[in-house]
Amino acid sequence: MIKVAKFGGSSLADAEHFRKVKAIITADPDRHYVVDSAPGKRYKEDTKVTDLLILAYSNRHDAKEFDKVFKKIENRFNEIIVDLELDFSLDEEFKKIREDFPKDPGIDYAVSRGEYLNGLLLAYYLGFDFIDPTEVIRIDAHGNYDSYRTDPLLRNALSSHEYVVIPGFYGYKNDHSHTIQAFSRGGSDVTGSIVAKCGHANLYENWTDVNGFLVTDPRIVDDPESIRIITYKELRELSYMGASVLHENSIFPVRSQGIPINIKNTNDPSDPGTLIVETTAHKPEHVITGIAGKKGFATITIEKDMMNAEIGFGRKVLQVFEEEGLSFEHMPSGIDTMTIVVDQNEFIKHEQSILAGLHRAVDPDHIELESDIGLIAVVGRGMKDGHGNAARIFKALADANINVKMIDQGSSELNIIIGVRNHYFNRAIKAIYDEFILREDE
Ligand SMILES: Nc1ncnc2c1ncn2[C@@H]1O[C@H](COP(=O)(O)OP(=O)(O)O)[C@@H](O)[C@H]1O
Ligand SMILES: N[C@@H](CC(=O)OP(=O)(O)O)C(=O)O
Repeated sequence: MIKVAKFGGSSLADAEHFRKVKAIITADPDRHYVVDSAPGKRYKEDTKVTDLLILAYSNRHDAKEFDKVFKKIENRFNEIIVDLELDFSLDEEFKKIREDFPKDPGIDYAVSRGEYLNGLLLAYYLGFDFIDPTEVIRIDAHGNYDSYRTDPLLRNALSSHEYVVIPGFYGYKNDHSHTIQAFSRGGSDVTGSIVAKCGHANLYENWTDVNGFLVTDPRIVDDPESIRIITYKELRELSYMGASVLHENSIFPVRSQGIPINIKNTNDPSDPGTLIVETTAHKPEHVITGIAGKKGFATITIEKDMMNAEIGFGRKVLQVFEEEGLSFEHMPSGIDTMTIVVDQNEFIKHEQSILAGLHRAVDPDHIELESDIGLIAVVGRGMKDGHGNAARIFKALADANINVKMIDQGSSELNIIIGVRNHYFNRAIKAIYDEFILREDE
């Protein structure tokens, strides 16, 4: 049996967590491949090493400021080394990075150093081999993993190491330039998934600081229930809509091999956490599996009498967005209205040319813009068997005096998306949680 264990930044933030990680690894000899993140926050107001690296890089030409920030980074690692009483030093590595930064090696090189340094330290502490992901992970310019180039290299490398640490979050660009390319933020989860795929793992364990995937964000609802089993599809909907515990792209590599993901808590290893699977006969504990959401959307509602009879109307509207290079999130429509939901910050950059384009393309009666919209996704494989779920959501929101701006049900009946004003966002999530989780538990 082979397990991949990815430890997030919160699980490697200080020496105390390193000890917990070692106890977890030594408790199960099946844990062959370990993927590390950079040290994360030790307390709420703390700064992640990745964010310190970004700051150091932006100050790379200001020797004094750079030195001030870089010392903080060195201290984070040195404190762990001293606390663990290790006969180990990263000084040579620090020296090289200090020399590299002023030469403009690129932001991807800069952010990758947190995972790299932590990987060296963790490999030493566990007595594991170390593989630098520049040797085995290839990433395209958009931050997507290139399976064609990565898989043979990684498979080959893993087959010659029994126990190994591989830093997450970065690799080389897939263009033979030998430059470092990182995934988007949170991308160590993606590395873990690729290692699980190429290492022919039976299980991908993703270790974090909560008891698995929770029904909703614990920063919005106090102590939400954990989800015991969730399907890849449900998880993808929730991750895409902002449930940040797992990077949205980390599902694809393991999914292609049917490898389950187990989200576990480093601070409570005996808790079963959440199992993420392709399909399951387990009946969900509740009608809904999870609630997630994101703020910062704008809606463009186009009104025109007899719109439904005008062939090609939708295509012409979408073409305007396409020509501006803007993707849309949702498109609920009525008989004489069509609403396009877009990322507000992106939309603002193109606002006037899109409005002009829409007038030219479809000659609408009226266009209405709304901004500061939050989208909330209510997701659950159990929803398609029941009825009245949308009504329950509406009633819960109405009882909490929240005005619903938009509703869109995916054709898979796996999700219902609700749009509310940003300032109602947290209250709306709480109201839906109370209705579907707390009331069902009563
Ligand atoms: N639905 C959710 N379930 C669990 N955690 C969530 C959820 N939504 C948001 N989170 C947040 O995600 C955090 C874990 O993700 P992250 O900070 O990336 O951890 P790590 O440092 O282990 O990679 C949790 O501490 C929690 O605050
Ligand atoms: N350290 C990187 C990559 C990562 O995946 O981190 P974490 O596992 O702590 O979310 C980041 O902060 O984005």
